[in-house]
Amino acid sequence: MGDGWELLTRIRGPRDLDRLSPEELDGLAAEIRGFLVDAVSKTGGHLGPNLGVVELTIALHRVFDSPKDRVLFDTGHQSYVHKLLTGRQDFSRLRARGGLSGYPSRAESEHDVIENSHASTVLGWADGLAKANEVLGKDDHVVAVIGDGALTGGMAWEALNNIADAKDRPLVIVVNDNERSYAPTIGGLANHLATLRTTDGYERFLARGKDILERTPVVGRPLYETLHGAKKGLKDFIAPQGMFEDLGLKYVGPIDGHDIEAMESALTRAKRFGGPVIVHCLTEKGRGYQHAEQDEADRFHGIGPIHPDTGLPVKTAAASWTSVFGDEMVKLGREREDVVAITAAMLQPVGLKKFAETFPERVFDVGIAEQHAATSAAGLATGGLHPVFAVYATFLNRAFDQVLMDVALHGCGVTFVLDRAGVTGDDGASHNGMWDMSILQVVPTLRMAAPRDAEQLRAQLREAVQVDDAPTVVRYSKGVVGPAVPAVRRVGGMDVLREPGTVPDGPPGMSGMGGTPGPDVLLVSVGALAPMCLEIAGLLDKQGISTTVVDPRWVKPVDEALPALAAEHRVVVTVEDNGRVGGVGSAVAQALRDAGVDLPLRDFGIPPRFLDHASRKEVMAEIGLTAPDIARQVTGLVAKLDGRLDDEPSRAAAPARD
Ligand SMILES: Cc1ncc(C[n+]2csc(CCOP(=O)(O)OP(=O)(O)O)c2C)c(N)n1
Ligand SMILES: CC(=O)[C@@H](O)[C@H](O)COP(=O)(O)O
Ligand SMILES: [Mg+2]
Repeated sequence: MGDGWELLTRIRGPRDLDRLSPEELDGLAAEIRGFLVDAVSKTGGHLGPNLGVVELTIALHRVFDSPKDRVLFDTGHQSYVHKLLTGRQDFSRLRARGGLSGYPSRAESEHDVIENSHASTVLGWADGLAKANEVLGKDDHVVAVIGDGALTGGMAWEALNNIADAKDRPLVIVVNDNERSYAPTIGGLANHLATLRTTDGYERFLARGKDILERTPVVGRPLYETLHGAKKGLKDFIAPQGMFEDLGLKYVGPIDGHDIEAMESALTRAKRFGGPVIVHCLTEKGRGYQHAEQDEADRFHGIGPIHPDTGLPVKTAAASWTSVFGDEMVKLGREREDVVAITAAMLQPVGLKKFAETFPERVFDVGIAEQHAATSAAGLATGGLHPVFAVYATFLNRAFDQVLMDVALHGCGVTFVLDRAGVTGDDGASHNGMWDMSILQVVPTLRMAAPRDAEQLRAQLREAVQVDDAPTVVRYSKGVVGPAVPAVRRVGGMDVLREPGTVPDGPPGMSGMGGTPGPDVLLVSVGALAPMCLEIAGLLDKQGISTTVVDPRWVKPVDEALPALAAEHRVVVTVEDNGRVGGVGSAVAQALRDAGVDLPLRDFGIPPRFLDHASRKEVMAEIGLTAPDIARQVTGLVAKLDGRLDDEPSRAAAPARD
């Protein structure tokens, strides 16, 4: 660890905090901020959220005794300070293979509990842990940190309903209120928190009143106890009735989340309360780093590597799938007045900023509420509009039932645009978009497209919004959009990208292997993997194996022309950036069976495993989704068919976790 972090290097675990004086604690907070800017500007990561929880996390670990007490974080992107205070201070490979995860990780530390980076789950975890403590008679504490954004998620309110019902079950909820998700948090809850924020006089009044009365002889203490006992009435008088107290939850706050002493005092009171209690703390996302503080978009919520002195990105981003979608949405919006857009608190990350600036009345930010987004889209469609819900693929998982039972069952024309589909890599297991083309396979009437390049994204988005009686899905990868991949010809709704080459020293169309007429392999290339599939075909050519590469464009339903095209070949291979289980390969195999086309088929995709964080390229290599790996497998298969090999080569080695 570099020098300059004299206090931080003394902290090897939470209990080392107990020995620091108030002045040293403030010094530690300053060192942590400097460390975060220095480290995260090199690696990229969630700089803004973590700059906002420095004092909060120090106070948490001074008041509670982790890991005996469970300190839980919602979403977990704001757990860097927690890691620094629990023995993990090498951030040189943050979010990189073999380095620290960007989220809590049980493999890293006994202080970490929730690895799932999907928002709004922490209160469910906390309720379960608190119930377990009660059943087992343990007096350990459970403290859950949830952001104001995550608090807009439905799961949080399902948990609060249960938590509020157990008046004697200790549980501390810290609401980290920085008034933002990425952008300012929306909705009635945000407005209510704002109301509470502006009544901080109550806490100051109480603190000052307690101080005066405790110094008043004889009558002072009893009077304070009476006033404190009448606190509810007092609070009503000073602060509007909080919905948390309406729910039956004790509310403490609002507290300055950057004042360690005030936070410790509030957390200590909450810890002693003996029932569910909310500590509402006010923080600033990006605090202490001016470029983050001045970032209107999202306070440096999630950044790539930057120049620390300017805050400017080290690399300028090339055209992304997201930007292609965003630009096309604006054009669509001009042509179709019925097209409206929905985001779940991620307007800019999903590319809807320009649409929102152009059509402010036709975009709806529902907060971190993907289930509500899907069902409200069914309402919008039924009301005569065509909603486009743009969301990261992994986050649609939680809205599966709404897609099935609200949108599809009612024949609603809703288009789901899934960004970050496929392996994303550095955000870890819960962020890979590897389940959408499996879970959505079972939704009757739903049509799903996977564009291979920018032109196909524009085309397939337009085809999708033409469908007004069923859900449509368009899914694409994270990051820079790939090169244009032209079609050679159209078969049904599919694009042939490459005709089988004439195999060296064999007659045209004759396979070099086994000498049977017709090309050897039909390679079904799904979405953005088209360049890799063309590379595979080139490698197979060198093995004397002739290959047709076809892009189905719409992967659900399987194109009616595919079985007949397959029947011209000896082997079918599918390649997708989605889970193998129940993916496109499975659907193609089923379509061939249904059409009576009995051919060997090998499906290549993501194995049903949780993939540890690493770069996308590293993860794809680990799971064997590379051109050389697949070409080797297919060569072995064809050789086996020709009797030149007893068995096919084994698939790639299993990555970290099953
Ligand atoms: C289900 C789900 N939807 C969207 C996201 C993307 N996301 C990550 S952090 C974040 C904002 C969280 O805001 P808040 O809870 O207030 O935490 P803060 O970043 O302000 O500390 C969002 C929308 C997610 N992680 N999970
Ligand atoms: C924590 C979270 O869910 C998001 O902030 C996530 O990190 C998004 O990552 P990208 O937008 O960089 O894909
Ligand atoms: Mg927030």
